[in-house]
Amino acid sequence: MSRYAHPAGPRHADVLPEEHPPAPPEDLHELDPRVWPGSAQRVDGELALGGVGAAALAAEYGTPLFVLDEAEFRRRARDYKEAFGGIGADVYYAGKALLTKAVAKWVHEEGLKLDVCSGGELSVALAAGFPAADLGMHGNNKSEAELVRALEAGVGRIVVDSFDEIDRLERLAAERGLKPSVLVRVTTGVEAHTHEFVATAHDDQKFGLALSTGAAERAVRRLIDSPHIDLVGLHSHIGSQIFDTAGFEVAARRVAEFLARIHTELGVTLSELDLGGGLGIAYVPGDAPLTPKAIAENLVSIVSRECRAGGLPVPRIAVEPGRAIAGPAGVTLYRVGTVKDVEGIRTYVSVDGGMSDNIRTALYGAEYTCVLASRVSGAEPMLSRLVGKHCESGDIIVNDLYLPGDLRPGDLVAVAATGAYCYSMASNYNHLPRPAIAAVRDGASRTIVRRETEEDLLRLDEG
Ligand SMILES: Cc1ncc(COP(=O)(O)O)c(C=O)c1O
Ligand SMILES: N[C@@H](CCCC[NH3+])C(=O)O
Repeated sequence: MSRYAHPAGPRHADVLPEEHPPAPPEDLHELDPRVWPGSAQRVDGELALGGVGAAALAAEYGTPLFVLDEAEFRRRARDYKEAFGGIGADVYYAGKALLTKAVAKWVHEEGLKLDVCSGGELSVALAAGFPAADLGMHGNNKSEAELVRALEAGVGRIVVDSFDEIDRLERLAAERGLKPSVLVRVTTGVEAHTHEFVATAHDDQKFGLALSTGAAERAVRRLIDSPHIDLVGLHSHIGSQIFDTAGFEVAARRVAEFLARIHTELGVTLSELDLGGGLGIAYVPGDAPLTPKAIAENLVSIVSRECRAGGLPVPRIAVEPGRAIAGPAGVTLYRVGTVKDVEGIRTYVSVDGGMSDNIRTALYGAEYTCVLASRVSGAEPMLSRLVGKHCESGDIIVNDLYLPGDLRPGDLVAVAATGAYCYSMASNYNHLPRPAIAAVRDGASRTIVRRETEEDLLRLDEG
């Protein structure tokens, strides 16, 4: 299962837990629909995405290449919009998962709002023409410049995360004669069942203001009294890549109870409740993600029940899915460079990217599914590890997998479900230029982000 395979904390490739190798799949070339985008298919043996063959994509754009299935992205956005919009809730796509101008346009066209969490993400959204009123702005340390940009652009919601930020925002709003709409990010003390690095609602971490210590209540009181800030609601996000509803339910109950308490004790009715993102996706066939519909019904019934019990109107709910929309729409194509058999152990297959385009395996012990993309082969399965070209032994993309035994340099391999938190967390480690992103749809492809060049890398170097 691809919840996170390894405990938190630094680890070295040599001490990766040596599990028994999983049994090889019956069909090494299968494209499991739980993991691959809807358009993925084999055409004469070759992987095609959005109707475009892997070899043609690699020839046109080079490798490594992020291929984004536009129809899959839009379908997922629409599924959220239908599930939550149908019950009067707002859906903010979390741009941190993947944000480009094209992506922002798709999000807007599908009727979603957009969550940004830095000045850079805000710039991309505004450059794409995204209506500022439909933006939500996050961040545990928004700079003065970022807050000014958000205020001047007219960002619809700012989610405040600290008392320092409240002071800063109040001053900046007062100076400009503005009154921004604000939500308070509340930490509910929920221990989400996910990797420690991506759980965000337990008390001992940097995000939000804790319910348990009274900090959240102090922030609410402070904001209610502010003439320059319009407190409209609360925000809670428990973490990411979550499969069970229990954590969402407890968090929803706790924030709804808090809303009710604010209503009775402070006489203020807050009208919005944002329950964040975090829904997991299938990275490997055994994963069983929740559907947007199931989670929507659950959350709304909990919030409605708590609010009715507290005698207050049900607030407008919002959610912020990122991974669940972008993740399964992306596939990374790599070119195999070397195939090295470490006798008696496994075969190391090195490709032309690695931890600079997918840090998630090294960072969280994330699991991925990978297939030979350029052809099919009748060769016996070979226990492999898909690794990158970085100067780092932990530069692993897929830890344990079976590939055909005749895999050779020049073959293309494809890694599924890389649409979220791969390009957006990419780096230039070892001065590797970041890959292009090509969008595919109905048999055609186009560049939505071009490949970096070495000139791009040198442009910032003043010598
Ligand atoms: C505040 C907030 N909202 C939304 C998200 C999106 O999460 P996910 O991509 O897991 O849906 C995150 C990331 O974890 C987040 O921190
Ligand atoms: N970047 C993480 C998730 C954290 C999301 C932001 N709070 C991942 O790849 O799973």
